[in-house]
Amino acid sequence: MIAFPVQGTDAQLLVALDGAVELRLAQSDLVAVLPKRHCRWWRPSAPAKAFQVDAGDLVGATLPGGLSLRIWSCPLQPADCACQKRTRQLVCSPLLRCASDAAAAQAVALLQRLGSWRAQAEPPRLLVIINPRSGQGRGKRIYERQVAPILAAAGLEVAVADTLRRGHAGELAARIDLRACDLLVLVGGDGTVFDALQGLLQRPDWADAARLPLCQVPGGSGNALAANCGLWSPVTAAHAICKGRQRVLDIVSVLQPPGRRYYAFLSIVFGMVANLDRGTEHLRWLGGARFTVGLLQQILLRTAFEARVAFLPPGNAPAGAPAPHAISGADVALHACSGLAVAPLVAALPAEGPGKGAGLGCPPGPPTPLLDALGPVSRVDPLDEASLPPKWRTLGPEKVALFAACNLPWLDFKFDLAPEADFDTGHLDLLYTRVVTRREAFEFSNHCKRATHLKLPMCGFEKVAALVLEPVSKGTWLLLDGEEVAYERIYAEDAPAHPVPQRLHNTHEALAAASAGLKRLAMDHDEKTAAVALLNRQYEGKVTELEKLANLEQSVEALQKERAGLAQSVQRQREATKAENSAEQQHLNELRWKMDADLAAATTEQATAEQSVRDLAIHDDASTEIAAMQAAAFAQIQHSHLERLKQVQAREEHLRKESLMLDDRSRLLARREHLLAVKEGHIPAREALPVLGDNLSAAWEQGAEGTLPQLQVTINEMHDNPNEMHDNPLFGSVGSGGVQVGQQASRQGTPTRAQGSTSAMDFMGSMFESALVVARQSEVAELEQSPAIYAGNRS
Ligand SMILES: Nc1ncnc2c1ncn2[C@@H]1O[C@H](COP(=O)(O)OP(=O)(O)OP(=O)(O)O)[C@@H](O)[C@H]1O
Repeated sequence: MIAFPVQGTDAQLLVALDGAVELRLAQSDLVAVLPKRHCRWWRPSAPAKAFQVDAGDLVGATLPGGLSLRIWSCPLQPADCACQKRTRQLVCSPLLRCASDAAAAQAVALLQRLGSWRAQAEPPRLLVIINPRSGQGRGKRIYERQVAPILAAAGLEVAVADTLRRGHAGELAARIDLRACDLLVLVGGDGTVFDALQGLLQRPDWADAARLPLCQVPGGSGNALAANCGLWSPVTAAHAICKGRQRVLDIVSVLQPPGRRYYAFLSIVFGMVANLDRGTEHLRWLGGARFTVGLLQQILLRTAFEARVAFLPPGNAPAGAPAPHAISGADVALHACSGLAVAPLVAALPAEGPGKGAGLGCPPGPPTPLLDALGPVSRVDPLDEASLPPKWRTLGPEKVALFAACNLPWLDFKFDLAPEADFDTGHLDLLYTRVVTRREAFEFSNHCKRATHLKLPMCGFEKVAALVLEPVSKGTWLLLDGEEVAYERIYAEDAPAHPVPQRLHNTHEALAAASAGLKRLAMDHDEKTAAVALLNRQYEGKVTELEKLANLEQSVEALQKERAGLAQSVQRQREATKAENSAEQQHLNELRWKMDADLAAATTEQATAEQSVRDLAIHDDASTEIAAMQAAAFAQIQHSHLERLKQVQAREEHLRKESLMLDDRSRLLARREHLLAVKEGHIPAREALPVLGDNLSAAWEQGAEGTLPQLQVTINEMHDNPNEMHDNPLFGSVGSGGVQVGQQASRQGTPTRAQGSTSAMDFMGSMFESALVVARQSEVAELEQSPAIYAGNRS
């Protein structure tokens, strides 16, 4: 990609080698990108408003004011149906604001170069001839409104001339400076083209003039050349002019001896077709519709016309005649697919020697070898094959309704009369019909719309390289390209076209070639750069390898040393391992021997154990008897043990009882000792009271009435210390005992001190004394009854 920085701004234009263009217009909010296939620009602030233009539609750019740039394109209009002829419409972009004048100029130049056929540095120069009388007289307005803006946007250099009279276009063409004109544009009908063609090919330098490309902008009634080029509208034609695509076109040399010579690009018609064209001149205001009216008129009239016709089929050209130029596949594809970007190139045979045709007494011009072969005019009779050279044929005196020898298929935008004709076939398509009924005529007309009329039986069809036509009937015209010529015999020969001249090569092809060259250069450069880079890499790789080799050598030495050390180490290890192995082997042998001995011992032991097992099995019955005996002994022992246990338990019971008896005796002994202590006065009366209290009841129960007086003594002593009596908590029980003693004494009439006492205390004291006495006596009696025990305790 080549970048063209724009001065003073950050805008830049980028042109890719393959024709892609990226246009960045900085400082504005617009960016335009033109890749190879299409041009696109948008506003980042409003991305929804995006525009896109196909590179094939782009025609150029203009600077309407200041730094504002406008891009022009001619996109194809969508077709409502497949049969609709698609035209182009002029579309311009929004204003794109450039950062500077330089950026604007550069952008415009870039876009114009991309959009038009401006392969060369200098802009193409155009001569535009406008016929103001063509069609409905709108040629001038068509050019100014629809064509001029596009040519201006494409940056083409244009010179404009209007025709002033009939044949004026030819006069202008005859004066064209071929070195100052790159393209002849004819705004008008086929008559204008015919006029210009005559002017070009009647020039002395007709050979150079024949190489001047021309383009018809449809401004007339029929516009057959534009129709055959697919230029269905003035804008479409203007777009084709900008793109500059060309095709070569056969030119028919038409001789009318003596002295007249014409050049036709379209057709030679006679009869019905001539009448519907020429006979509707008064309907010119209808435009192309006048031909429809004329056709209806001719069908209704059913006029028959007589003519004498001789022709030479193609392929029978004499030796030495140039072969027809073959149609290239690209051209066919272009014509068939787009059909909209074709501008014809008028080419003729090269100017070798003086122009032929002189033999027929006509002005010099492109050679006509087939006609020259006819010989003197006086000898030729179109109805007499004998007067004609070999291979010439005649059509006979048959009357025909339609007669047309067509060099191109379309006679106007609607009438495809010769569907098999083409630009550079080197022959004419001759069609003729016998006189038909009106119904057949309508049928023929309908078939013509579908281009299937050639199959109709009424239609005769021949391909002719040369033709002699001698009109016989009156009431019709002889027309060349719709222009009337003298109603006389004509000699016509299709002059095969030559390839496109080198100086007028197609711009796109030139661009493509240049791009391809640049690409090749870039590729070469890239390849060389890649090769250098590869060499550098290889060199670096070699250096690296050398360094690696050096390192490897050092490594090898170190490795060898290490290897030697390792070998010694391995040897030592091997010897050590060998010694270890022998020791280990010795150890293993010992182990094995030991294991063998152990095994033998284990075997012996096992045999012994087996023998023991066998012995044990033998003594098993004796063991059972022993166990029974042991069980019996155990039962006996258990029985004796139980007996012993019973004895022990009885002894324990006896001992427990003895212990209880000892406890009782101890208690009795303690009580006796206490009583003795009390009696002997070692213990105060009040400390003896608890014991006395316990004994009072027992004494009373024994009924020892004799002790009452002694008890009375004690109570009297206690009476002397009444405070102690009242403080003693056992006084109550003593008292109750005393009460019972007193009550019993009272009942028995025993005189007690209590009888004389008036207080209860006195009475109870008396009772207590009595009880104490009784208890003492009881004790004494007890002592006397068990002298052994007391004696034992005392001892
Ligand atoms: N200024 C003019 N005044 C009168 N006639 C002119 C003038 N310029 C050209 N002519 C003639 O006008 C005739 C008609 O022109 P042209 O053929 O271009 O238009 P057309 O007949 O409407 O279209 P078509 O031939 O395609 O049907 C031509 O014969 C031409 O010579």
